[in-house]
Amino acid sequence: MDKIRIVGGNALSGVIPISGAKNAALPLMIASLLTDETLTLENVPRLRDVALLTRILSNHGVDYSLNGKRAGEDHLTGQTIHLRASEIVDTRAPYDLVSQMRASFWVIGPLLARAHEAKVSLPGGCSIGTRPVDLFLMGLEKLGAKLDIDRGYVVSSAPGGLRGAEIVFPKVSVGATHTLMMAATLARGETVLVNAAREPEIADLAKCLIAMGAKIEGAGTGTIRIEGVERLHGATHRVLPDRIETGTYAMAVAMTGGDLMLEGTSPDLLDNALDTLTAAGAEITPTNAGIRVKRNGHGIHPVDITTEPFPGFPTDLQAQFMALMTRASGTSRITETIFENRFMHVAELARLGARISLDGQVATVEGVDRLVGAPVMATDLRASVSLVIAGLAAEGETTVSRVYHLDRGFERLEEKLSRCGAIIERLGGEGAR
Ligand SMILES: CC(=O)N[C@H]1[C@@H](OP(=O)(O)OP(=O)(O)OC[C@H]2O[C@@H](n3ccc(=O)[nH]c3=O)[C@H](O)[C@@H]2O)O[C@H](CO)[C@@H](O)[C@@H]1O
Ligand SMILES: C=C(OP(=O)(O)O)C(=O)O
Repeated sequence: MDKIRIVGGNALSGVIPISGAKNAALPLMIASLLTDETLTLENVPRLRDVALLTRILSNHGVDYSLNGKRAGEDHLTGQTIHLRASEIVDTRAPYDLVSQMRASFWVIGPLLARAHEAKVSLPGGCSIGTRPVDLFLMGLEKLGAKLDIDRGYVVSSAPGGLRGAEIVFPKVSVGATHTLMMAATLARGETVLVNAAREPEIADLAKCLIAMGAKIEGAGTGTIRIEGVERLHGATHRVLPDRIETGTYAMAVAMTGGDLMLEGTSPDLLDNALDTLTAAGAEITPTNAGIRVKRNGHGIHPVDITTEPFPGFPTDLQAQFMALMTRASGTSRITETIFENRFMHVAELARLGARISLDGQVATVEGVDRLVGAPVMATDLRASVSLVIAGLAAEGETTVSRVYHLDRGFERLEEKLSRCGAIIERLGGEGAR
């Protein structure tokens, strides 16, 4: 199994091209199930989750092809994928595939909308929390689907097709918003999603669905209105930049010191997190090319954060921010409100010398003068990258095992960082044991 070896202590300096967003690419690829014409997605990151989703979609009958980069584009990011579901050949999504990636459950919306039936394995719990699907089921029932849970599968049908309805979410859910928005595009009549998620990836999916002929208003706000249409057609869409990757590299340079240009991304995708980083002592300058992040000379200030749905501080940056706070000149409190078990990096950061205490959903981080490299283990996607960030700032060698978690969501991480002065390499085979 691969490991990542880091020798810490170098400041980061240079340009990092930001990839297309994993959390937009996945629902966008799933949207290909809604039409028999070709959906072309540009700037799709090369990630394990994307590869897995192509397998899941081909099971349903989606033919796909990958194009290389256009001349002149940086080879560190993106690919173009053409997806065509001329016919839905299988409406089942089996356990062995859905259990590997939660977002694959979202196929239930488009399958019900287009094929009027779906049998999709429950995604189950995962390391960051229990993650139930009650909001999806409530919404699909409102759209007229009949649902049954049978031996771990959600068995659903809507023989006469879905029909529009008002769906009020008692809690904000990104996945339920994506799924019901997709389902509603082909339902009869109007659907209104109230207390919808406002993440930029929702607006990006809506933009693509509109290009495919859907009638959607309000995506990116708490109320989304969808007027169902008879059919959708093909389109070409470019995946928006990954705000979590952007925030991760911004925190890395805030941690190591130095000067990074995060190319091709935009500050509006992350304003709360950037304000927090500024408060922590980073200098942030939006430019035409992207976002420049610097920290030279002065130390890292402690800042308290609470994770919240967009536009609040994202849970997907909580672990990385905690890594940064381990070196702050004082004590900070980090409150996780989205997932009940998203603190597994705490024990691993402690191996590097971090001082963190946990009380329920609150971590108290007492900044230390130095971290010292050690072997650590990745436990989930964002926890893994928090260990990389800490390793970059630690003295000596850190090895991160179980890096397959990282490959779910960070495109060519070692290449991007080593181009900017980090000593980081992947050890495979013998070296990784
Ligand atoms: C692929 C993708 O885009 N993943 C993101 C998505 O995950 P995901 O869409 O799974 O996260 P949700 O927004 O649905 O989850 C938010 C909260 O709602 C709860 N919930 C959700 C659905 C439901 O039916 N019932 C229920 O109780 C969850 O357990 C969690 O506590 O948004 C999360 C929150 O920003 C991010 O951390 C993930 O990176
Ligand atoms: C939690 C994440 O992804 P997923 O919802 O696919 O588990 C993430 O991207 O940080």
